[in-house]
Amino acid sequence: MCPIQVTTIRGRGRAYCATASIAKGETVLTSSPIAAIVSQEWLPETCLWCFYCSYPRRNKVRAIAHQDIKRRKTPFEGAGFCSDSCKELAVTSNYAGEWEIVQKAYLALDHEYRAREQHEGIATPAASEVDVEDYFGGHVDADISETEEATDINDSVKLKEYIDRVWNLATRDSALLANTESFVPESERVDMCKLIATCLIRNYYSENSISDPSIQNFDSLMHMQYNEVTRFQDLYRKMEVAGSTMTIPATALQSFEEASKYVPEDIMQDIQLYLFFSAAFEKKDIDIPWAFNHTLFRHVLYREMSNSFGIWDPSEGSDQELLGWALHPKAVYFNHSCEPNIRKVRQGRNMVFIAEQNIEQGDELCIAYGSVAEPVDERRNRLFDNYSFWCQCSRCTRESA
Ligand SMILES: C[S@@+](CC[C@H](N)C(=O)[O-])C[C@H]1O[C@@H](n2cnc3c(N)ncnc32)[C@H](O)[C@@H]1O
Repeated sequence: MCPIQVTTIRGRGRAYCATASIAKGETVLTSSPIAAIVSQEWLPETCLWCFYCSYPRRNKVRAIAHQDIKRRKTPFEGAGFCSDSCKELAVTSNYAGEWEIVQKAYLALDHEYRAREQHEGIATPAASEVDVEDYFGGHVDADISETEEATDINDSVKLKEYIDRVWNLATRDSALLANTESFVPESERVDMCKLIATCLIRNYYSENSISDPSIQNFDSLMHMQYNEVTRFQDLYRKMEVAGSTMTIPATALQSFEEASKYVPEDIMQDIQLYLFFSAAFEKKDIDIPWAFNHTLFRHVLYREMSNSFGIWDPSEGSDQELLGWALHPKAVYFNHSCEPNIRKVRQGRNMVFIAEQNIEQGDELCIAYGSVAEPVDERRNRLFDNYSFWCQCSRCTRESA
C-alpha cells in the first residue's frame, strides 16, 4: 500500500500527502492510463501499447490487418505494436469489441481530416441547406433555462451557464455549420479528438457492459479538475473587448453571431474542433455504437488540458521527443512544485512516482510540471499559460518575496 492520501490544501485544491514517512527512492504510486494517444507524427514507429519507439524502424505488428487497409492514406493505417503480445494486451485490456470500435473512430477522424486537408470533394453547403438535426443525428442538447441577466465574467456559476448556451447556439447555427467543413484542425488537435473518442467509447462500454473492475471506467476521469470556466476567464481577460467590460450583456445570447463576440478565439477553436469531431462520426457509413454530444466532449477536453501526462521517449537523453499524451486518473492529485520531492518516470505504459528525498508524514507530494530551471517570473508565466494557475509553491513564494 502506498503511504499517501488525497487531502485538500488551501490555494492548491486537492493534493497527495504522505500518511507515513517515505524514504528517498521509494515508489509512492504506479499508475496506468485510462486512455493514451500516440501523436500522428510518431505513429509508424511507436507501439500503441507500451509506447516503445523504434525509430527509424517501423512497428513490427500492424494495428489494422493488411486486408482491411483500403487505401493506406491515413496516419492510423500505419500504426502498430512492437510485438504480438502488446497487440494482445491492447485488445484484451478493453471491454469485448471496444478496441475494434476505437480503431474505427480513429480512422473516421483521420478520413475527415484528410478529406478537409485535401479538399476532397467537400462542397460547402449554403446555410439554408444545413439541417441541424440531420447534422447531429438527433444529438443536439436541450437548451438550458433562459436567462435575461447580464453575465459577470467573475461569477463562475453564471459564466458556466453562458458557456453552455454558447455551445448550444453554436451547434444549431446553420451559418457556422455551413462553413465548418472548411476548418482544418492542426494534427495535434486531431490527436486530441482521438483521445476524447477513446474516453467516450469507454463511457459507452462502461455503461453497457458487465462491470470489470480491472478496467478503468469513465467516472474515474470525471474526478479530474475541470478547467473550462477558468480557461474562459483567463482568455477573456486577455481579449480586447474585455478591456472595456467584464460583463457580457444579456442580448449576447440572441444569436450565436452575437454571442461569439464575447467568446475568446481559443474557445471558438474548441467549438470548431467539436464540429469537426461530430462531422467525422455523422457520416452515414460509420457505425459506432455510442452517444456523444458537446457536453461529453467538453468533459474530456477541459480535463485533458491540465491533467494529462506527456509520453516522452526516454532514449533521447536531453533532446527527448514527445510521442503522445496519456490520461492517468490516479496520478492527477500531484500538484506542481518548483522544488519537487517526487520524480516521475515512464515505465512502458505506466507512470511511476518515486520519492526524490526523505519525506515526512503529512508533507505534500509534488512533481514538476516541466522545467523549473528558469527565473521565478518566467516559471510562473509558463505555468499560467499552460495550466492556468499562478504557482504558489514554496520556492516561488520565497523567490518573489
Ligand atoms: C493536475 S491538477 C492537480 C490536482 C488539483 N489540485 C485538483 O484539485 O484536482 C493541477 C491543478 O492543481 C492546481 N495546482 C497545482 N500545483 C499548484 C501550485 N504549485 N500552485 C497553485 N495551484 C496549483 C492548479 O489548479 C492546477 O491547474
